[in-house]
Amino acid sequence: MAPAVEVVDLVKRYPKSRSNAVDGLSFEVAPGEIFGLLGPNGAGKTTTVGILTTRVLPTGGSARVGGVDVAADPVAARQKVAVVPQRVNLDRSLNARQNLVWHASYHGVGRSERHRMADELLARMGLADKAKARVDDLSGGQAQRLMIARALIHRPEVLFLDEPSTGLDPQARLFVHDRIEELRSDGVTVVLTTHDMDEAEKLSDRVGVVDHGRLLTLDTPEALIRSLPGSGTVDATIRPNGFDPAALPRLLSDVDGVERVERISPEDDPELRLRLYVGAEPAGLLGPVAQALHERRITVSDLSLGAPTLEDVFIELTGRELR
Ligand SMILES: Nc1ncnc2c1ncn2[C@@H]1O[C@H](COP(=O)(O)OP(=O)(O)OP(=O)(O)O)[C@@H](O)[C@H]1O
Repeated sequence: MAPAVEVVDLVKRYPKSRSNAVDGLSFEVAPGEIFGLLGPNGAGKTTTVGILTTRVLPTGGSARVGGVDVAADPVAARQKVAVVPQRVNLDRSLNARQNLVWHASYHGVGRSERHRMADELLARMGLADKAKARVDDLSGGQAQRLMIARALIHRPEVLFLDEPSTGLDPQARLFVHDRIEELRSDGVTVVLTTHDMDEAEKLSDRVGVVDHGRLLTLDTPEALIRSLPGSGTVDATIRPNGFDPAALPRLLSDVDGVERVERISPEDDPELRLRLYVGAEPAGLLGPVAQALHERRITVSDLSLGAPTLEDVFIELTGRELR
């Protein structure tokens, strides 16, 4: 089966810009897959999604959705995709249900089908009692759910979701996650851009991490986490008591089984939090780590075990520097 999304050597340079926003990006998304597109601010995610949804013209390379080249045949491509943007862009002159029906009609969905689909999607998104509500009277979570319903009404092959749970309360977030997971069984391909690593780890079959318009890595969240040096982590919160903080990573790396040490507290924080990536069973290292610190009269206020997460992978690949 052809990939649902196929990006080959994609390049985008905005006019007057000195560098490429997308710089030779290639990846594929399989039909029915939930794909997480991750990257720091300015990495080129929105530009890539913009190209795939025909809103941005590529400078070079190719991009296909559902087998259709987005630059060569944007009209056909638009029938294949739907976008749920981060900001509410519902039509405020229409009520909730009319927003769905109007969108379906724009995409050529037949009259009875669009009314049937509107009711079905309102129910599925927990909005059956909001059919006649004005857009301005919907909560942020309800508006978000209505935008997902609107995106699905013309039965797109690929759904692009931009930060789907930003600003949602925990219940709404779980609800939206459940609906996204349901799409997998409906065979809808989902491309999810998010800065929420828990969300990406939970929902994505595979994630691609981009930075500076290039793909840094692409794999399942589990494989990426496994690829981190060390199989677990030990977090240590300490007060150096005069011991040179710069010498701490070295001191702790010398403990048998510690593979890498990273400072996770900000530079100006008097309390130091260090994350130790360990190859051995992390629990077995608590004693030796505490001992090494104690011998240098370093106060330990907390020592805890943790498993690495997708966030650790992300930080390892893209660094801690603010963009
Ligand atoms: N319309 C535009 N004109 C000029 N430069 C742009 C335009 N849109 C984006 N850029 C630049 O292209 C680069 C990639 O931006 P893009 O918005 O694609 O990144 P992003 O990964 O989506 O970031 P974020 O996570 O902040 O949404 C950035 O350097 C940005 O400043």
